[in-house]
Amino acid sequence: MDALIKSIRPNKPTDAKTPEARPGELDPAEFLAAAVRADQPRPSRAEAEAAVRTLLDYIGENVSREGLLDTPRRVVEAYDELYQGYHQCPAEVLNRTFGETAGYDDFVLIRDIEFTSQCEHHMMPFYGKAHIAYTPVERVVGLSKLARLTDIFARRLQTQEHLTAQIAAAIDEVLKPRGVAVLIEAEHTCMSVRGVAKHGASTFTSRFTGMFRDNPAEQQRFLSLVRGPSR
Ligand SMILES: Nc1nc2c(ncn2[C@@H]2O[C@H](COP(=O)(O)OP(=O)(O)OP(=O)(O)O)[C@@H](O)[C@H]2O)c(=O)[nH]1
Ligand SMILES: [Zn+2]
Repeated sequence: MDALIKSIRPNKPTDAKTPEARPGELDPAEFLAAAVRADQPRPSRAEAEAAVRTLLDYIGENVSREGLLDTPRRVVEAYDELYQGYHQCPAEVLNRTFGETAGYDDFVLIRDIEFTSQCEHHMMPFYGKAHIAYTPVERVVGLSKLARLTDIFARRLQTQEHLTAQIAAAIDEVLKPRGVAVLIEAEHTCMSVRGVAKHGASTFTSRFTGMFRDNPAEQQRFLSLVRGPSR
């Protein structure tokens, strides 16, 4: 685990995978560790605030007017919050498991995990719900940890596809369950408040591994529970 935590790097283009990565799969060293690069100096807070002032200048604002004096500080603090996932380790939240399951052998589904993430193309929010199921082998993980895992990945720059794949891959890699199913539905503000400006358009992404990938009936049961009568 230490080696994983040390091999820290943010999302990389798929053609830049380490040799250990299986073709077409995510590299565990990328998605199981915190993502801040320890080996690369980061700008200071003062430099980050100066960058915000530059952007305010760029849009034509008067950075010295009273209403904007504290804005660079607030923006950097907001960034600290929105991007805290770079400093958190996904593998750690899944490490605490419980063995007393009375032989439970069906999948566990958590539906409607709300999240907000930031798209990596425009740095604008996309938000929605994640639905996660996994079929445990002997040990189960605390339910809240799947929501925490979602937040860690969501609090980084993302595409929805990458977010979906990372959540599934982390559960698969750490818990080694019989299968994982992840469905995410989200609205992208870069598509609703700018650009093509289509309010209300939803994007759905899914990832199935193990029994969910191999058994269409299980996949269907997951999807019908997600779309169940209470929705
Ligand atoms: N596949 C995928 N695309 C995304 C996601 N978030 C934003 N995008 C899209 O990323 C694309 C970036 O396209 P570009 O043509 O490079 O950028 P752009 O000129 O700002 O595009 P427009 O949004 O069409 O104005 C846009 O089509 C966005 O809708 C995501 O999570 N997944
Ligand atoms: Zn975008």
